[in-house]
Amino acid sequence: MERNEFTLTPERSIREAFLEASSFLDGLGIMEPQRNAQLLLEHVLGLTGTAYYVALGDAFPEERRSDFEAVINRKAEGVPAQYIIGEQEFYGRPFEVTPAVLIPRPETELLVEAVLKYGNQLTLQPGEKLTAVDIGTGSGAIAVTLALEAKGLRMLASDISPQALDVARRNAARLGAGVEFRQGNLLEPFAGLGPDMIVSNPPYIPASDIAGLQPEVRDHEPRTALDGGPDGLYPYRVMMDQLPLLPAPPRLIAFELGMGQAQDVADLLRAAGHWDEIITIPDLAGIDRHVLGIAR
Ligand SMILES: C[S@@+](CC[C@H](N)C(=O)[O-])C[C@H]1O[C@@H](n2cnc3c(N)ncnc32)[C@H](O)[C@@H]1O
Repeated sequence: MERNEFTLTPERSIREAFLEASSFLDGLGIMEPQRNAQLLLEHVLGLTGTAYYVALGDAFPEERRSDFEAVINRKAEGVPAQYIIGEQEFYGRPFEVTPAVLIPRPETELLVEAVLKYGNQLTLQPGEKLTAVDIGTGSGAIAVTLALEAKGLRMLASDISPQALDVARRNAARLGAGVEFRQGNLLEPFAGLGPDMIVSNPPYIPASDIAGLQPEVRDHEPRTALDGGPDGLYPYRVMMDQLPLLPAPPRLIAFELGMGQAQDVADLLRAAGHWDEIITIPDLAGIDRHVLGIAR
């Protein structure tokens, strides 16, 4: 069935434009229609924060009409607003996102916090500089944030996808973060390096669950960022198997994972036998989301 296109009624106020767009998206069953309509309206009008609310009673500018209609029609196709706008905030900083990268999620900020906290507890020899690697960096959100938050850290990051690495490189340059990027399969690009810390939010959705994901995720975010093999644990197993590529195992390893995977990932870390302490950290919804291995 043909879907109606969104067309804004002439001579509307900004508030009326918001109401028309959100009810159009709502009628199509788009999730969070009001939040999406506001985000896209702010983007098209170049308004942020209180400026948007102050402008609500103003006339909708005619010269922005076709841009607004176009973004609402893209949203109506289920495209995540972050890809339409081209940006997602992470740890208080704006990251460019394209359909080549996963949209960074708020729970991943907790992974960064955990790495900063436990990384700070690692003992350093005088003059020693810690080295960290972020495996499967996507937009570069984790690596760029760690590089900016932990002064003196040597930060490297990898991805299998050259297109994702292009986005990550642009984010590092734009935000002034010193990150060395390498392309390749999980730990392979770091053979011989010997990092003190490994952090990774790898693809962890079991392949057979992908069809049941929300369409916004399933149809628009990159499959390479989602598919973790038959049980979702494939990348963690491969990383454990690849540890002998490094001169020594890292003193801190920190993984993000999916719902119900914490026990299995903790067991994988325990079986590797390199870390005295295995810590599981829940996200804000109470789901065990991060597993860390620490060698004291
Ligand atoms: C879940 S996304 C995480 C992206 C980013 N680190 C974040 O937290 O927003 C997983 C990333 O791993 C990358 N990836 C998938 N398989 C990989 C592999 N075998 N080696 C390296 N990176 C891989 C994907 O391209 C994707 O960018």
